[in-house]
Amino acid sequence: KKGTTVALLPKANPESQPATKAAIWIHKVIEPCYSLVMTHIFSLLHLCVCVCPINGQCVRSQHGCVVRVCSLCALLLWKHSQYCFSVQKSGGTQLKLVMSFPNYGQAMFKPMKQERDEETNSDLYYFSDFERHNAEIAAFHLDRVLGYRRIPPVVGRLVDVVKEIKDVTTDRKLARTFFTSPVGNVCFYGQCSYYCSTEHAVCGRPRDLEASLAVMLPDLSLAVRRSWRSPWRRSYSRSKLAKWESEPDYCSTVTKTPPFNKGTRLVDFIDLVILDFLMSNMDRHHYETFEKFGNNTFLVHLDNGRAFGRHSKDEPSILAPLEQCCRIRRTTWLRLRLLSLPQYRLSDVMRASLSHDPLHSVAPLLSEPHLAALDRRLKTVLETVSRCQKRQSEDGGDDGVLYDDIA
Ligand SMILES: Nc1ncnc2c1ncn2[C@@H]1O[C@H](COP(=O)(O)OP(=O)(O)OP(=O)(O)O)[C@@H](O)[C@H]1O
Ligand SMILES: [Mn+2]
Repeated sequence: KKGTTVALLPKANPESQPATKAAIWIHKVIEPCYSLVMTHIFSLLHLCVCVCPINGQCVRSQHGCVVRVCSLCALLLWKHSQYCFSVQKSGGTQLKLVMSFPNYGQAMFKPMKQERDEETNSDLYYFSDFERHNAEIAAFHLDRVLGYRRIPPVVGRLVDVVKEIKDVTTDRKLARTFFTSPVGNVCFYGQCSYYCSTEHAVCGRPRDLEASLAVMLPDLSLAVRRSWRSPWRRSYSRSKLAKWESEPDYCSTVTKTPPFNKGTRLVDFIDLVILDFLMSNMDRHHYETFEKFGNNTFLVHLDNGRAFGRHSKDEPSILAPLEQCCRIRRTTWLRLRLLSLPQYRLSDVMRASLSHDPLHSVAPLLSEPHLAALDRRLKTVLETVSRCQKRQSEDGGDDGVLYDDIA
């Protein structure tokens, strides 16, 4: 930086006295000041790209981002607004925003698109289903109740779409999609590949909009995540069957293939399958892990917006991995059995847990039929495990169903 500074300043003429004086002056006064100014400009630029992820904690980035610097950055960015600013989240198929808060926190925002008691049209394929804000919230609670804790915290909020989005967004494309509906509600639709049009706009009442806010994981530049394709991924086609739907011995092929041939990957995946079956999420095409921990690590259960779409119907195919592999963690199995007892009934525990969410005061996050479906599906999971155990004991084998993670 110093070199650049010198090059930018006029060269002094050593023969002329005034020029020498000027050179000295430049050398002693201007240059250090200039360098200082430049250094500050550089650090300002740096600090504005530094990442301050969660809990107001500034994480040191490769560029040497420190707390002091980040506070300054925050000050610059939020000086004009006591609220947060939001931009559209790139990637994914439906509208979602990333909101930034004055305490450096960031959250992924998904708006309410469906009433709680509305059931997804059964003629709609899972891949064109809406994402539901209450599904994101309920999934977080369910994941916790099951003892997994693999979904980043999600909370419900009533958001003022004008004050907290339109007025403070730095995303011009998003701002351009705001309009007032014929009955005076403020609506917007953003830009995305599904449901981002005037016909599918999300609207406040007149400005208040229910939404889910999920804590953003640290930026990928700080904590790289790997996305893995699910071996039991659906075909995402209206006519084609996936391999797992037609190959009878599909599980043994999977368990011979890395990373499913070692460690806890299979039982981790089965945990996720059970979560998905309970909330009827058919859209688990991928799952993620933190790269740093290699293959021997937990799974991050992101993207649960298409869960809790239908309560009157269960989807047995979601349980195919459990059915085909007959393997489950002992701790998961014990937890499921506990949650089937009358005093710890899953629906009751979930109702109690969800009542702590701020949106509960607007309406319960899951309607009663959805809570009842949880109990019914839990019974199916336990019956599936029992069937596996019965089959194995008839075959004369040891109990290979339970993966012992207690000893
Ligand atoms: N809490 C989070 N923190 C950081 N990144 C996240 C978080 N939740 C989701 N993501 C990332 O954001 C991307 C899009 O989010 P999400 O999967 O919810 O959108 P989507 O529209 O459902 O995607 P798709 O339609 O492809 O299923 C995902 O690739 C995921 O890696
Ligand atoms: Mn999705």
